[in-house]
Amino acid sequence: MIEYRNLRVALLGAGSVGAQVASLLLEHGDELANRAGAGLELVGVAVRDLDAPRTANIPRELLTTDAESLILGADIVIELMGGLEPARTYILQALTSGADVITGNKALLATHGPELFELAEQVGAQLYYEAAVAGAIPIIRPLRDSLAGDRIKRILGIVNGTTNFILDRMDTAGESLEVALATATELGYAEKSDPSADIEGFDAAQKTAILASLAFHTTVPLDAVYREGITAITIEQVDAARKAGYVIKLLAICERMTDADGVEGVSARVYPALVPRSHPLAAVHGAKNAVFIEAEAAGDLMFYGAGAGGIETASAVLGDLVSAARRHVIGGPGVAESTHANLPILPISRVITRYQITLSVVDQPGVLAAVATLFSEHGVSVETVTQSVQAGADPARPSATLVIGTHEASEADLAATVAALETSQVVRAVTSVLRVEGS
Ligand SMILES: NC(=O)C1=CN([C@@H]2O[C@H](COP(=O)(O)OP(=O)(O)OC[C@H]3O[C@@H](n4cnc5c(N)ncnc54)[C@H](O)[C@@H]3O)[C@@H](O)[C@H]2O)C=CC1
Ligand SMILES: N[C@@H](CC=O)C(=O)O
Ligand code: NA
Repeated sequence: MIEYRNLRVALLGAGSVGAQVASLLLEHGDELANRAGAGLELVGVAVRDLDAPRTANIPRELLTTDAESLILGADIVIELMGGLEPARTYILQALTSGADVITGNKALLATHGPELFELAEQVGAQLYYEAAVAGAIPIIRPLRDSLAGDRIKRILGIVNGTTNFILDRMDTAGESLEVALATATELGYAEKSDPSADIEGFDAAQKTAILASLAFHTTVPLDAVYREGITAITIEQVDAARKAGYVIKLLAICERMTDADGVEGVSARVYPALVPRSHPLAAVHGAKNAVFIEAEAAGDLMFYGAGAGGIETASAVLGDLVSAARRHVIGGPGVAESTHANLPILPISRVITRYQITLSVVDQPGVLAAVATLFSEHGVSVETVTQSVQAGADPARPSATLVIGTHEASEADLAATVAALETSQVVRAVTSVLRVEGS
């Protein structure tokens, strides 16, 4: 048995992920010590309630409600409490005391990341956060290290398990959003305190801010991420998408792009979009996550796996723990986050993509031409038109459904086109507007 120097590890929070981290660390400690080249001694677990039930057994003598004393005596602090405060204060205290910090807290990183990374750099400590995006899937380290020599063009990610589960159930089982959300909550995918974090796209937006900052070496603040959730998606849209060869996915999109005025910048956005069934992301079912990266030299890469779950996410945390311990053994300063590129963040109105618009129109001669004119007047080029005629209740006022696919157009031009369609005499209703991504 090799004798290693012991590193003191403090764990803050013993919920779904924290309890599994404690249990795996206690069970596999010797194995991890051999990999890290240092002993990993769990010196304490800060909890709110010493007697609360947990998903894994943690020896009672390790539990404490005094997080601050625990932090002060640690070489490595693992924060798995979630929320902004006191997590932010505890991480600042840990870094100030010289400890490396590991966290899965995407809300905190997306909101206060620059402050935390700046302090880590000042004191020569390291902040690890593999669990914060796409749970168990290695994505932070590949972007930060493996792809550091490449240029990322675009990331399309399914980074929220709850919404992917819901959209998948709507598509494959015809369930309503409400029924599928209840199952996702029961299965423990949805955020316990507030499922709107999932279905309104807040969780995905936090992860998008983190991914875009890393991919484009630029600080992308959370409020610069455009966000739409899935609450307006109807079963009719899901069915129509299937018939047209698409599937609707809530996508996290990080893109380096040049807008119509030639301004080069970064777009970070979250919305439900039509993805062709032939795209690898269309095959991501249930609560699974996947991150599809288009890089200049490496080409297309896809990272797939469990984006949520206690033990799955604990795997990412323990990977960070081994990395942190190795750095303690080897020594040297922490690596700073690279934000040197300092690119402007483009607003949603500057984004250029493709769209599919569904209209209910009056079925009479000249309607198609009138609709096509509205598109061209606003600079949006039509690629495909599909028409179907409905019998309707009133034979004197027949209706038709037009599904119009566009070439690439800017959000601003598309919005102006939709506004014009909504007031047109020949259009009864604009029933669906969806972006098309991944083709
Ligand atoms: N559960 C998942 O699948 C994933 C979670 N994460 C992130 O990991 C972190 C932890 O998530 P979960 O374990 O799911 O949350 P959880 O809600 O199950 O656990 C958090 C625990 O921290 C405790 N806690 C809160 N404030 C505390 C305080 N001041 N002092 C001591 N204990 C405190 C709570 O009592 C609770 O037991 C969050 O930041 C979450 O966003 C990231 C990826 C996936
Ligand atoms: N609620 C989140 C959990 C992981 O981050 C999700 O559904 O993906
Ligand atoms: Na991850």
